[in-house]
Amino acid sequence: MKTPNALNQPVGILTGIGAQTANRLQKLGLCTLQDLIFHLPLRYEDRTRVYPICSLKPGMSVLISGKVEFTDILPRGRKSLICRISDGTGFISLKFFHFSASQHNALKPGTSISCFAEVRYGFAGLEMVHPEYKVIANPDGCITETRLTPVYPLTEGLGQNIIRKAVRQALDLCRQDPELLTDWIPESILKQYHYPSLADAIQTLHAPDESVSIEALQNGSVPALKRLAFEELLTHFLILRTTRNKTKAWQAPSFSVGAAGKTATNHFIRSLPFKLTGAQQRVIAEIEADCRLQHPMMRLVQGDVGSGKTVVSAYAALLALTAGYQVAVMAPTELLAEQHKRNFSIWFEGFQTQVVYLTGQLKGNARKTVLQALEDGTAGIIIGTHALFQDSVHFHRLGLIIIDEQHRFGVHQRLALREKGQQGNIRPHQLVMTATPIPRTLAMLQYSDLDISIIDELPPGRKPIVTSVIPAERRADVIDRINGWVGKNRQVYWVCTLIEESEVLQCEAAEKTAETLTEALPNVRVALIHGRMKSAEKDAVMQDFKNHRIDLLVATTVIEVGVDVPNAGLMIIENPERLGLSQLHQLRGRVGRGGDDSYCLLMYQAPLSDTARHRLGVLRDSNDGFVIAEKDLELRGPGEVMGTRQTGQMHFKIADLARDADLLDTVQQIGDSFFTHSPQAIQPLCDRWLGAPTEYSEV
Ligand SMILES: Nc1ncnc2c1ncn2[C@@H]1O[C@H](COP(=O)(O)OP(=O)(O)OP(=O)(O)O)[C@@H](O)[C@H]1O
Repeated sequence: MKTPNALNQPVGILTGIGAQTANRLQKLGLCTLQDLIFHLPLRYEDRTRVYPICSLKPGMSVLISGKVEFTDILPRGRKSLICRISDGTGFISLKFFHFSASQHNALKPGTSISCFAEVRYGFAGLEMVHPEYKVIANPDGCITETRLTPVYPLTEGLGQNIIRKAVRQALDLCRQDPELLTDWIPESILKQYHYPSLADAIQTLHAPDESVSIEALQNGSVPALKRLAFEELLTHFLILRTTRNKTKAWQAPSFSVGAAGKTATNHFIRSLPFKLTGAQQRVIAEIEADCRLQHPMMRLVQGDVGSGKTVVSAYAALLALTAGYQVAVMAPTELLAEQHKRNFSIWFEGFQTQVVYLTGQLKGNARKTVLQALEDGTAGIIIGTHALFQDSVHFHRLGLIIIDEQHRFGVHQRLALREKGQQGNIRPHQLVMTATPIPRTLAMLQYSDLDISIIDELPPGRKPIVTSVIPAERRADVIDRINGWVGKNRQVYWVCTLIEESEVLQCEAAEKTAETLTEALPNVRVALIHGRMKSAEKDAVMQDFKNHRIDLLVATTVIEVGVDVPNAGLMIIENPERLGLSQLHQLRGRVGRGGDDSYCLLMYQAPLSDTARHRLGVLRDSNDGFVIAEKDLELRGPGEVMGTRQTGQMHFKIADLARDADLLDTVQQIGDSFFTHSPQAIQPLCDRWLGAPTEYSEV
């Protein structure tokens, strides 16, 4: 069986794995011996010692041994076999809901048994329900294990013993031939970080010896686990960096601004109703420098809410247009796409180009016209949602792709998009805009294929949003406050976040709230916007709100990203305790967009847990998206920071970004040096962690 690729052999070659078991293993993604080796235990059971019954507490999973004192069948309700055992220090009941006559016989008084199960509180004190048990010669004859017992993730029809046996065989193979598990992490690094070798790490995690505590294994602090998480994160970093490096070898149109272009960009800047901030100018210069080169720009612009990213992206679009290329602007929601369409149409009014709009909703002739204008080049800018991905969309000369709110699209879509608009060897530039500040360490991993620009300055005159945390019992006061606010000619958002998981229920809740608010506020013009409305309806409502024909807009979280109405200065968010901090910060960023005072009321449903109170306090005390994102990472983990609804997020086999965030700095440092010192390791690492061949390796 020994070949250099022995670990790539199918699991079916192992003793005890027939076709049916192999199929079941496949359901868990376990096709080869290598898959088995990297299929780590979910948790561990301690059968290495026998616990005295007097030391047991509910929740412990332990091994005990003792003598049966009595056995009985309880006839009440569902029949159950109850058996009380004692070890001289105390007693505990064993409960079986399904049992056979022979089982009843075997557990007769005086019999010595050992059993393993979780301890819980029952009707008559501590009990074990359906424990694993063995009849033994005497209470001292209980055989303990020498190592902690691994418990693996399973699927239907697959028992722990089968998988344990299969893993053991694969491990034996590795022990016999240590070269099978090539360690791609250089020894100097293992030494520096006190990491075990790959083979040792794998052995420790499947079969921990007595030097490893069950606690360290469960909380992930054991060096063996850290080492594997490190290798996995490093691989993701390397693959994205490889993609970036490859991009640098591709060709892209150069948008060098000639004399005519300079006139156009000057005209664009002069016609804006404001002066660009220093940060905007700096980022624009970075984009301009990228686009002058002849390989594709891959740049991420991160900026806090309201920092003015849209105009920066419009400037980039102008560079493409003046060089004779088309621009695609992709937004995550129709609402945002519509808003961009309005802004771009205004900004590019005098520029002799057509700005068109494409979403999934656009059908029939209207759609045909848009597609035609794109194909023949009459349309210079197309704005839309995912619909821009479709095969039916053909560009005349696509030179730049702008993606707004990147995290909603995910890494895979980002890579796929790079193929779009490819003409021969020439590929378009890509500019990615995100308003979700991501802690530096996470950004480095998630976006290591991109160069990053940060707009770290708000337009002048912005005042911090005053945020208060108040209980829902003060609803009447809040409604009063709306009256006063509207009396001052300002506008208000009321955001219903009640049922995040269900869009239908969320919309219903918003409808109800709109009804009650309309009744309670007869002099206020109330309107409703939610995700299930038709695009034209939403557009009309947003236009009315923007033009101040509506005073109070009741909304679901659909307004979370991008919506820009500077006169709206008061926002009420219902049930803020249900959302992540970064999402709340995004929502709150809909106010405070002009120079006037603005307020956000976080109206929670009491009682509030300590953590929830702490989280809302963070939001009350800070207006800085980067600070909030760091806290969110600390308190809720990276999924929340980057948005739970994101698609195509990085999935890890072993690493956990919250638990292993401390590794990320090292991953970046070492990752960068890998390209010079260990380039031969990159492909095998990708094969190991991402499966071979990877989609990345072909990019
Ligand atoms: N330099 C500036 N001076 C004054 N106002 C500006 C400036 N830049 C942009 N604005 C205005 O600030 C508001 C916010 O800009 P924009 O919508 O581009 O922000 P954003 O960064 O995309 O925010 P969000 O991520 O919250 O959507 C807009 O009304 C825009 O016209």
